[in-house]
Amino acid sequence: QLPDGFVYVNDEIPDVLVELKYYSANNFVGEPVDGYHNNCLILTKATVDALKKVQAELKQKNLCIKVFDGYRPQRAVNHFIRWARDLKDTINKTRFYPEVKKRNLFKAGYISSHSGHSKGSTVDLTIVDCTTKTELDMGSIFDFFGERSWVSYENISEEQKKNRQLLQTVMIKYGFRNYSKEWWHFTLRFEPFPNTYFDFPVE
Ligand SMILES: C[C@@H](N)C(=O)N[C@H](C)C(=O)O
Ligand SMILES: [Zn+2]
Repeated sequence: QLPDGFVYVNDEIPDVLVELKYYSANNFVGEPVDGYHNNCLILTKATVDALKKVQAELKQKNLCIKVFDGYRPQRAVNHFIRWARDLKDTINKTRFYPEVKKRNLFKAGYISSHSGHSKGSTVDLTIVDCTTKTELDMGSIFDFFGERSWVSYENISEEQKKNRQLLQTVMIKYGFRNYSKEWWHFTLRFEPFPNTYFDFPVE
């Protein structure tokens, strides 16, 4: 039973691909994150209504959305905070934050101690080919914390710029605002719970 206003995204848009990175160990922490008990994407209904339009437009080009994170319980954010305090654990530094000191990841804006994700209307996503499920090349992996992930980063190929631009354009068209430091991160404008950080588990 989800709080009023929240839905399971695949009940509403069955063909959205979901790979919640924090449900697995394939993330910057290197282990499953607290509060993720299932690979099921939860968002506010208002957000899903907007995403439905994004998906419909992309499907005209045989493209689909693939989501890496949506609603994120506060206990997951607390796990990130605990992980960040352990400065000796740099197991995934090379892959996810080679140029930023671990102690600066929050200060630099790559992780929040109170995240928009916990309000249920923020989503991390990319675009895939509907047939092959291959991700479009966006010029950096999801959760690469560094300038290469900035929306306006110049030193990537024309193809990568075009793919980023497609994602930015379609998301903004249907009511989202982007985040300049992470090409994959979008928040619904006029989100329904702008002041509430939820903490129910993802299950
Ligand atoms: C951790 C990363 N995926 C993310 O979501 N960063 C933003 C800034 C956040 O924590 O809200
Ligand atoms: Zn995000």
